[in-house]
Amino acid sequence: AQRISSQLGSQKLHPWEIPRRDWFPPNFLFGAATSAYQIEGAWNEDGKGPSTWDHFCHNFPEWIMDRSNGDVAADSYHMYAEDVRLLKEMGMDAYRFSISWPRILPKGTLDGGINNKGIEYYNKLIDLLLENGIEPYVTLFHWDTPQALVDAYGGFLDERIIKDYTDFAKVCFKNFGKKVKNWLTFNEPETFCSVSYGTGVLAPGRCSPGLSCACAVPTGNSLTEPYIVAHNLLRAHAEAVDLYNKYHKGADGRIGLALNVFGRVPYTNTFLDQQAQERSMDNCLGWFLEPVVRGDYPFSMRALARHRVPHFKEEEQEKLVGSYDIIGINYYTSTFSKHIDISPKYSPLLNTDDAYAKQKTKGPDGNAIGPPTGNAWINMYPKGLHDILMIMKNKYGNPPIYITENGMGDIDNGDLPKPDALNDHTRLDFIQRHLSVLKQSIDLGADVRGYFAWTLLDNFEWSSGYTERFGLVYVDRENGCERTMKRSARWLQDFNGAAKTVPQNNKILLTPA
Ligand SMILES: OC[C@@H]1[C@@H](O)[C@H](O)[C@@H](O)c2nnnn21
Repeated sequence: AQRISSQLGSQKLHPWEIPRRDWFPPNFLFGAATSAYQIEGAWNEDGKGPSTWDHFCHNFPEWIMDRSNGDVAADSYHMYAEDVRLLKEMGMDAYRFSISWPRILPKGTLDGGINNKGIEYYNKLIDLLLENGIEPYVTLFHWDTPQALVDAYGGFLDERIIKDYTDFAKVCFKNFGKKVKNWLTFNEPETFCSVSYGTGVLAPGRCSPGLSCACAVPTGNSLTEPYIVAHNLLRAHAEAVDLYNKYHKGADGRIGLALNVFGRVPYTNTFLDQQAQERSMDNCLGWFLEPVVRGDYPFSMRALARHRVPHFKEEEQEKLVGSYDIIGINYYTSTFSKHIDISPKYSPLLNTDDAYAKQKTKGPDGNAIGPPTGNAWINMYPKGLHDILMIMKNKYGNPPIYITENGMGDIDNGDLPKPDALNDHTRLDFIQRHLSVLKQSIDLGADVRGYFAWTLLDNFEWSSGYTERFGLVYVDRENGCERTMKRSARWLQDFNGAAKTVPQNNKILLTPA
């Protein structure tokens, strides 16, 4: 793969390469994203029930890098007004956040009772956003399943979750649907299925017994449970969208889901690695996008995982097809995909192994696909975003897209001085290069309508705890979660404050340094 040197990130962009607000249409949305468990804290306050993440962190602290948890997180449950003020100060048009299911339904079910304090919290947040001219984009599920449903019937492993999720969605649509016009049913279903039930790194932390990587709850099955959970999740998505479209959408409501997409590049330009790249895209993006576009899983997935991939009923397929007005794309990085032959010598252990492709950060020349950025799995490769957007345009009908996450994490094992953290030049370079590629992709016809940086605030980074800072805003958890805008936030403030004249259709290309 041709990697132009300027993507190596070592070169800061030339002045004429730095994105300007007028590269994008006046109505293009710039925002920041967060999720409930990662920022709210108040884990058991005002009637909130425990989520699987409360349970996971409290019972398996050894599976979190710094043995931390989201009990306090960034304390946004109490400091949300500060968060809105910061969004306003940055000139953000929109804010993507998620609703904690067990804060609304502490027992997970409708007949378990609605927690009105939870409803009150989100109404206060939404009202304050709207008062400040900031559009709420709400994710219904960002991985924090009510623990009560896991205790009762295994959560997403059981199809009873479909009704309970749809009931939760109904409560949210009824209470917030007149003010919230943009909904995402699920955040990153692929990550949730593969990493919570495959490798078991995320709550509830299930995997097959005896896996070399091990996990907190080795009583699962990394080859079958991810597909079972995916099937229940997709049917829950379809039911919630059907409900929304029938009773809550009105004239201007929109709903969709946010998909994590790794860019995939053939390891070598041989046909075997090109096929490996396509199988890898099916295994990650196609797994959830094809069901909502055409009503079934990718052919390659069925061909390779066969009996482990469940079948939809016809009436389920009818609800699934076209069950989105918008698609969220969460893009961070790409890998090289290297072919693996089907042979007695190789047997998949994880659902992701069903792609028969090895995902590699380094190419055959030994060079990484892009420069490291800080945390382990993000090498900067902006071209991967372009490639994905062209696939969305040319293969999946060019749906309205929002980049619902894009960003990188600074490592902080308690040894990152605050001034260094505030001078987040790597994040600034990362964001600028991805905005530049976004501009190129839009000029080539991709229907992208907004960009949300991940993330507004330094927060609880799942199994990495607080050892990775992804925020535009620094959070000092040793000092009352005091918020301080970093360099990247200041740049976005200037960027957003600039004139929004009609964009020129010029090609802004990253010239090799
Ligand atoms: O790891 C950084 C972020 C997480 O903090 C988000 O919760 C998750 O949606 C995600 N997907 N890819 N990268 N991310």
